[in-house]
Amino acid sequence: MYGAPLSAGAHKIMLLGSGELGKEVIIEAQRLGVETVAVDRYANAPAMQVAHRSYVISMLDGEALRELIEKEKPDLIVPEIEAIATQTLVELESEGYRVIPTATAARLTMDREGIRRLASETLGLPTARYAFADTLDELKAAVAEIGTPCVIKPIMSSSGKGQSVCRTPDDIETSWNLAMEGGRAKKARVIVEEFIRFDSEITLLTVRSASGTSFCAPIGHIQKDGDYIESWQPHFMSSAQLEEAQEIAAKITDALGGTGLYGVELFLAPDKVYFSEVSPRPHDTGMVTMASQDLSEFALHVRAILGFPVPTIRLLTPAASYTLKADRDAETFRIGGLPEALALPNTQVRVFGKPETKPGRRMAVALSTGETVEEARRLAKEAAGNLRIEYS
Ligand SMILES: Nc1ncnc2c1ncn2[C@@H]1O[C@H](COP(=O)(O)OP(=O)(O)OP(=O)(O)O)[C@@H](O)[C@H]1O
Ligand SMILES: NCC(=O)N[C@@H]1O[C@H](COP(=O)([O-])[O-])[C@@H](O)[C@H]1O
Ligand SMILES: [Mg+2]
Repeated sequence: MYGAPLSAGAHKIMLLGSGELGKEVIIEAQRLGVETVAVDRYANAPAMQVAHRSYVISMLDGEALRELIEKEKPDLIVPEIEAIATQTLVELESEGYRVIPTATAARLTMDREGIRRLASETLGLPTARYAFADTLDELKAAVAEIGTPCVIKPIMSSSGKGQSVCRTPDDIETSWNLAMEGGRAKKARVIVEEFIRFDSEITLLTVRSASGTSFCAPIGHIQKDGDYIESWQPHFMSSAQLEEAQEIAAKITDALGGTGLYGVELFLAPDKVYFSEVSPRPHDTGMVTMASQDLSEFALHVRAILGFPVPTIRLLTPAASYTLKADRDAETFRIGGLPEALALPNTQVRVFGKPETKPGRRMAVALSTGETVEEARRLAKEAAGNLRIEYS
């Protein structure tokens, strides 16, 4: 039982990270009468525009984070990005605060090393071969060990930032420099991964709730430069492959524990299913569920973290999402083409409301349904193609 938002008895969540995914989480939380506080490193972030209150702080600054949490005393702390002072969350959890899904899950998934070692070394899940490096010389040795082509990523980054494919030893220095520029933390550590020649890749949304563990239908997606462009649901898989994928997702989410929705990223190769990484929160490729399912990934996350049951998840129709990205830095711009995009059948658009554009920054997404996945993909792509950013 919750009191009214903004009253003394309100149930309060604090979102750490306030992008497009958090905006939908806040909307779903408000639908259940929850008070919402949004936090990010810049003002007017998407989720801040719909939350009851917001704060701008560096979430990598443990002291600032603690001060804010002690001031607001949220019932639930809900990480929305990786780049957070997770050690502070671990301490706050031991003092009685609740972190979603758990502070340890946030800490392990914050850096690629924590989650990769858990998946591969502790749980024995199949992953690409990997090595870590702290300096250019160590990177040269790591690439020699893994072989080329390989993928080099800062251990703390997301949406492909600082990631590159190293095709020959001549690329190593360029990859190192890209990783140093693109990483979110000050740590100069990178992971080198064997390049997996997969047939397709999926996100398996996995919900841990009062009803136990449930899976959404697999979401297929296409990534460019390490960031997602297009996703669709359902993705066709053989029943043996789906079983393997669900087994991996159950193992990793059981190990991470807590309640909430996880996005388990998997590569589907002819011989096996590889674990790639996992988000302990809604996933960008899962935005398609706003069109495809009765309960979107955001509604599922909110239900689960509030301790409510998730008895069923229904896939209502094939659907697809296609992103609109900016190509330059700008503070004044307009997003146009909505009349054309929305003239298409079975199509919706989400404009995130980010205050600035940056090269590659995701600004909006088109969502379409269809009789088939192919039809939905065609419509979503056409709708996103109609959207445009006019810079001035
Ligand atoms: N070892 C690999 N072999 C082949 N492709 C890879 C490999 N690692 C990553 N990729 C490709 O790059 C994409 C992004 O990689 P990854 O998910 O590790 O980055 P990310 O920055 O965490 O992205 P996000 O935060 O959007 O999930 C993958 O979805 C896949 O398409
Ligand atoms: N792949 C992770 C992902 O999609 N995260 C989403 O992007 C936002 C950051 O966007 P920005 O970099 O444009 O500020 C995050 O806040 C989250 O909503
Ligand atoms: Mg990923």
